[in-house]
Amino acid sequence: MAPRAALRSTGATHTSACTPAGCGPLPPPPARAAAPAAAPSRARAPASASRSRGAACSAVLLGQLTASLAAQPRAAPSCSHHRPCASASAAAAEAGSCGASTSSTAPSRPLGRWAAGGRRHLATALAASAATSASFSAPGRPGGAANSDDEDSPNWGPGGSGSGSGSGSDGEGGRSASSSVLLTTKDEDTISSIITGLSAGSVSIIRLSGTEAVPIALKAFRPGGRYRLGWAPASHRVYYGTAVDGDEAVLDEVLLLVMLSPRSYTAEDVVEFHCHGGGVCAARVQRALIEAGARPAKPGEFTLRAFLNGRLDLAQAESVSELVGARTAAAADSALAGLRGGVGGAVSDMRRQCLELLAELEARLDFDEDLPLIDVPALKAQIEAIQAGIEQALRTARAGSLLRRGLQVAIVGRPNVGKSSLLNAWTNSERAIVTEIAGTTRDVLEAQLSVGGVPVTLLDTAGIRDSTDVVERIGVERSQAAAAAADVVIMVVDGAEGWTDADSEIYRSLWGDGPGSSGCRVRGPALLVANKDDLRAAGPAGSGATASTDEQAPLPLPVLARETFSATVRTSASRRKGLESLDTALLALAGAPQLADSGGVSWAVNERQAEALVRSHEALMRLSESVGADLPLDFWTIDLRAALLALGEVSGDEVAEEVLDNVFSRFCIGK
Ligand SMILES: Nc1nc2c(ncn2[C@@H]2O[C@H](COP(=O)(O)OP(=O)(O)OP(=O)(O)O)[C@@H](O)[C@H]2O)c(=O)[nH]1
Ligand SMILES: [Mg+2]
Repeated sequence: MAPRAALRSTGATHTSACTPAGCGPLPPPPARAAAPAAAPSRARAPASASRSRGAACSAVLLGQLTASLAAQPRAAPSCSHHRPCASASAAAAEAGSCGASTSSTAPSRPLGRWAAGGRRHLATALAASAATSASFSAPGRPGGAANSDDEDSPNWGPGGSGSGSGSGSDGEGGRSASSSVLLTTKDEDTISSIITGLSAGSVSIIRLSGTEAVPIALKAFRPGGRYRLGWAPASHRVYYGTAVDGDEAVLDEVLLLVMLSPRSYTAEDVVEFHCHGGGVCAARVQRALIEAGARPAKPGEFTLRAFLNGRLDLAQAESVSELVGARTAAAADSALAGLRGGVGGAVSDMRRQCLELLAELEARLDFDEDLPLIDVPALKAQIEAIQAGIEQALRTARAGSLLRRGLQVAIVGRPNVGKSSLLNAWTNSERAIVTEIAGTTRDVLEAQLSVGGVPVTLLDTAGIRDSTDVVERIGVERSQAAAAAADVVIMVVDGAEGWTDADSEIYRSLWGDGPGSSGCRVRGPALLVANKDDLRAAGPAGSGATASTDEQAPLPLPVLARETFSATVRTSASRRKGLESLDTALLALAGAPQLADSGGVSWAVNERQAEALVRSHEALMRLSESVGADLPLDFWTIDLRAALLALGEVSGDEVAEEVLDNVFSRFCIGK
């Protein structure tokens, strides 16, 4: 397998050629257009005039994107990278992505080989790059073979080097502290981590990855049954035995699973200890492995190695993190589609088209007389087709953001209108206390639910009113703060009584003279819920009138309120009526109406990917303008290379070290 990435200098525009069979280096560009620095100055008047149009178009795209993403500034509730997280569900994903199985018929092979090759070379390059703020590009560059000596020396016996000092100091000269998160690790390190978290469960798994994974594992594993001295584990088989420390004290009964390179998640030799759950056994075995020479893995380091070894592209690696952090089935489906190549596949198709165009243009730079003239209309059509693909990918950004981050929704209103009842009905739970006493809820109370696949955190709040009760007053302040911070505010009124003066008071305390006014504290959009709809047309007690079934009947509202609430939904929390309308209204308000119908999307780009896609769209826009203005071919290739570079950032074929640090440092330890 070709290594994923090799070194390039930040800002360089070398690209790699992607074919259906895989990615390889692009033939060196003709000298005339080899690098932007060698190209003519871009400060020509006609070009700059036309470029402003492109910038304007892209600004619209970017503006739409930013607006939709900015609507949800809340941090994703994925696990902190300082804490191990349970990732049992990710095992299936990993198996899917690496093709690992525990088949007892899997061929074993000499241990310690490096079919992936090039990782050591890469890390050396990484260390060398530290002072120059390097970035990566061009999978498959010749340095990938630098590891071939390993092929002939499967030195994995217990006398192995141990390698795990983990000092991480190599090549750090000149590197800032912030950029030393992951990539300054010593390449020879064999890393180890508990990958199932420390919470209660029947099984805890510890994973080792690296050239010394097997010898280190064998220092801490004693096979049971008929296996005796000189025993060596085969790849993709499971062995029963005991884990021991350096004094041969038994730490746990375990299963050992060996997955030799390249048929493993990281494409390195991987060994897993399956211990008893609960944390204590796993912690003791992990300590024994560290003493035997492993280094504790950093957040995301297993997946980083999978990426560097070409097992996953960067978009797939990000999907792994999203899958582990998914809070709804739709979010998991979306991440899974990304892991199975959704984003990366679409982008590599666009890159392939760009590369074909670039080859055409550069051939003409060198052999102009021998080749037919460029078919400009066909070229423009090709550019537009690539742009259309980018726009389509960008349209998934909003849904992706919703699925990943979810929505925080505050329910506010005066006491006794049924806020807590609504939360209970919507979440199908008895989470909140409900009584007929006004002022029952005193504090902000949270409950989770999935609305059309979007993870929603509902906040029930204390009824807002003037009170002399100190506790209630604090509760009211918290209600207002919750409304101010929420992504969406749902104001509940008594649908039988209609809008009252007390509701106007609450409105003024939250929205002032309306959204955007100086007194407005609410930043998100708002819905109005007219609850107790079952009582609406019942009329005065004893009148004999029956409840209206017209959920659409408008609720008379003051003008300001009409302008503030994007929809009014009639509900009866006690009868669990109107909740589907509430789902639909919330999703429409959040900007993902399609989620209400489909229950999810196949894959979606994240913010980082969307930003790179916008840049590549802008570059293609400039290319169209260069073509339209009949500028020299050199200009065209510069723009095309810029588009390629940005597309390469999505897949990780062209990516700065800082970006990798940023992406992988958000992972959990053990992932
Ligand atoms: N008929 C009818 N009664 C309802 C409905 N929803 C809530 N109630 C009743 O209204 C009363 C107040 O309900 P809560 O859910 O506690 O109201 P709240 O807005 O949370 O009140 P506070 O916590 O005091 O702010 C209870 O007696 C509920 O049973 C409804 O849809 N129809
Ligand atoms: Mg309540």
